[in-house]
Amino acid sequence: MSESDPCRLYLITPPAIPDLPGFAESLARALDAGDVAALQLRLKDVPDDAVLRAAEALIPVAQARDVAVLMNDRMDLAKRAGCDGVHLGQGDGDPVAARKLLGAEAMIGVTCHASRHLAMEAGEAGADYVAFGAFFPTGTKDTAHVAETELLEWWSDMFEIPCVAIGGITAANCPPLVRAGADFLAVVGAVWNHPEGPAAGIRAMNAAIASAR
Ligand SMILES: Cc1ncc(COP(=O)(O)OP(=O)(O)O)c(N)n1
Ligand SMILES: Cc1nc(C(=O)O)sc1CCOP(=O)(O)O
Ligand SMILES: [Mg+2]
Repeated sequence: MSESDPCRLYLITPPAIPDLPGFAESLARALDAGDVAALQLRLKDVPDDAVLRAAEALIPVAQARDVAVLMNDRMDLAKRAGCDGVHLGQGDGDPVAARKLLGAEAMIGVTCHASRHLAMEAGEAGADYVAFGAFFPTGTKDTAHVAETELLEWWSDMFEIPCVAIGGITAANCPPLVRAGADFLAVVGAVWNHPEGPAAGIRAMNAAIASAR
């Protein structure tokens, strides 16, 4: 991920994957439908062995298509599963410890809500990207913070570390985020809940990103 690249899509899995083989197939079709920079494995309230089984099935699908795979929350599982990196929330551990565990090449992202302070702190701790949100209401997660597009403008004017926008992002509402300087748009519902299926969701998001530039 590099700051000078155009805005790209960052796909996050649904919080539960009841049919892993079916989901792996659906993921493959979605990734074949258009550009995706990274995939985050974000399974919630699931035992570690189920997360590792999901990683084992999904990492080859993503990596075969040059899509980096990040584990949500857990640097230890990122290491055990052979992920390309980890996404850390504010309660998920220290980016410095993640770097030590996962190595210099690992991609480490940090949730910064709508806080300039948290983002600067994450940058100083060696984060490869900072994530701001939620930009819009979302049914995927209960969110306690609201981020504004000015935050993306400020961050991208001030710093070279890429920034990710997250929270309720769709093809319809994403153009201002792209124009404000988001390097990545992280989405769950816009893809997995798209009425015509995930591949159509990827196509719609990429078309909206391209037309916003
Ligand atoms: C790219 C990206 N940004 C933010 C989050 C949210 O992380 P966190 O605050 O730890 O919340 P959970 O995802 O763990 O519910 C994210 N996962 N990815
Ligand atoms: C996982 C997550 N984190 C958020 C934050 O604001 O930090 S919002 C969010 C949910 C993203 O899903 P959707 O694209 O369906 O809104
Ligand atoms: Mg987390």
